[in-house]
Amino acid sequence: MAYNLLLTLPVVVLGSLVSLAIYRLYLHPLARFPGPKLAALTKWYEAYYEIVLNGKFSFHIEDLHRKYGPIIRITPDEIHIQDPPFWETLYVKHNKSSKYEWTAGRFGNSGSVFTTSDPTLHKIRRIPLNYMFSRKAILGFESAVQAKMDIMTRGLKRFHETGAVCKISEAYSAFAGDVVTQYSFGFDYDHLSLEGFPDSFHDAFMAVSAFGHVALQFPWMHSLLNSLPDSWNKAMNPPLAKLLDLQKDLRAKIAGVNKSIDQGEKPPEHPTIFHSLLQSDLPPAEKSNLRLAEEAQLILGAGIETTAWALCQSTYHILASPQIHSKLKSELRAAIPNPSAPSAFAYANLENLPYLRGCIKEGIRLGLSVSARNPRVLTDPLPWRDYVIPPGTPISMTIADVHLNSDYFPSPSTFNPDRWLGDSPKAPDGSPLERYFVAFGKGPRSCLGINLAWMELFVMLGRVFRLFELELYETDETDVALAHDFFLPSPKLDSKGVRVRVVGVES
Ligand code: HEM
Repeated sequence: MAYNLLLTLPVVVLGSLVSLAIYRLYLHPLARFPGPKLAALTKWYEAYYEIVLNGKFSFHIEDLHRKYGPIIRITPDEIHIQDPPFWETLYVKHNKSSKYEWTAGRFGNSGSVFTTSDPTLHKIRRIPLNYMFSRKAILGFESAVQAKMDIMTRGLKRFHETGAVCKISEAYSAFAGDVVTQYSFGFDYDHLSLEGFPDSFHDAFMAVSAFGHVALQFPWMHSLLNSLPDSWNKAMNPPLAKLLDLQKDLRAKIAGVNKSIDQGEKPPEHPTIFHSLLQSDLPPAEKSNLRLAEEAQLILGAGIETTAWALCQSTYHILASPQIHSKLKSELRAAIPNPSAPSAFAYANLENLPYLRGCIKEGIRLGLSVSARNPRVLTDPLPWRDYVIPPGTPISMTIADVHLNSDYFPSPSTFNPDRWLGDSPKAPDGSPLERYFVAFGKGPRSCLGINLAWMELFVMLGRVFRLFELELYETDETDVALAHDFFLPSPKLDSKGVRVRVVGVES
């Protein structure tokens, strides 16, 4: 009996694998879509590029498009399209699409708005956050952002006095982290005040981001890690220590807000996201401590490195081009003749400066914001040229394919703020260039924090480039060029960040 089983089992397993292979290659609804056979056969194809080669599948997808054309099957059940004008169709016109459920476990916070697959549930979860991140609400927070900028200014002045090298990329992460934690939770870790900008959430979020490739292929990973004592996780992955401490602080904050609401206390003038969520019409299950903590972690993860990376891009490219640097300086000096005047660096003064805006947009464009593809699943068939993509298929596009396409952004790798000048800059196809600026996504799932991000970018770059003379220090293009797609873009792994010397302070 046991002997029979031993013989039968391998035959059954082999038979199932062969049947699955035949199904995926010849009978699957995506069988006629172009692409490599190995990608159609197994998800291990993707896993090899992401896990073994460390975040290289996006690069490989580009190679596949060059070989097979603009529509390809990249996994047994996913289609990837390279066609910038189609961005609006996929993300805006089909605005009731779902997110690909499989991607929800990437960061271990599947209850957040970003990872919610179902569009109805997403809407329910997002409504209570929308007002808090509206332009009006963000403008009301400007004084707190400016107070952080005062700290940044003092820090850079100290670098000028000492002549030491400043890792400004770390300062940007500290700034973005302090701002978004203060705004969302009513406290922050004041990383920016630490002498020499030594610390931020940068390493922690990049570690979570890189780990996402493993978690996608092995969805039980996060549950396993969560079941281990914190001390083990800290020992296995030291950058995560900060996140574990943050989670503890967030749980305490949620408990405190819950208690204050139960006791009928008046909410603070600036509510936290926990006040917004707990006092909303969300059903009780949506207000659980776990879901609130997952939402909180998402907001930090989404708000820190995206903003810091865009700041790094602009800073590097401005400093690498004497012509752009001097044009920006001239605009800032003309607009702010007296930088010591009260409100000299008010957001309202900075956000209408066209050249500064161009520098910021080019930084965001070249930074690619999210380097991973962004899949959607439709309930109806989706026509694309001669193809009809069956309902239920995850269909993805990638920001890099739009931002780095020379048909829409001529000389796409060049940092060229001039391309954004004029009343309504146009792409070569005659459409507004804005149509192809997809850094914040488009449609109902687009970036919640866009208003906060704009404010941070303008007040940081406006003040830094008006007040300080900076020079790059042992930093080149490879420190800001995409080398690994960890969902968040990463430069080469041995990059020391964007470093500068503060060679002058203007008044
Ligand atoms: C330059 C800075 C930023 C860039 C380029 C950026 C970009 C993006 C992108 C591409 C998405 C995904 C859109 C999609 O799935 O279609 C997104 C979503 C999101 N972003 Fe941002 N972001 C930035 C800053 C921020 C900030 C400061 C916050 C802070 C609150 C934030 C919070 C979020 C949230 C919560 C989502 C998920 C929205 C949802 O799924 O409903 N982002 N962002």
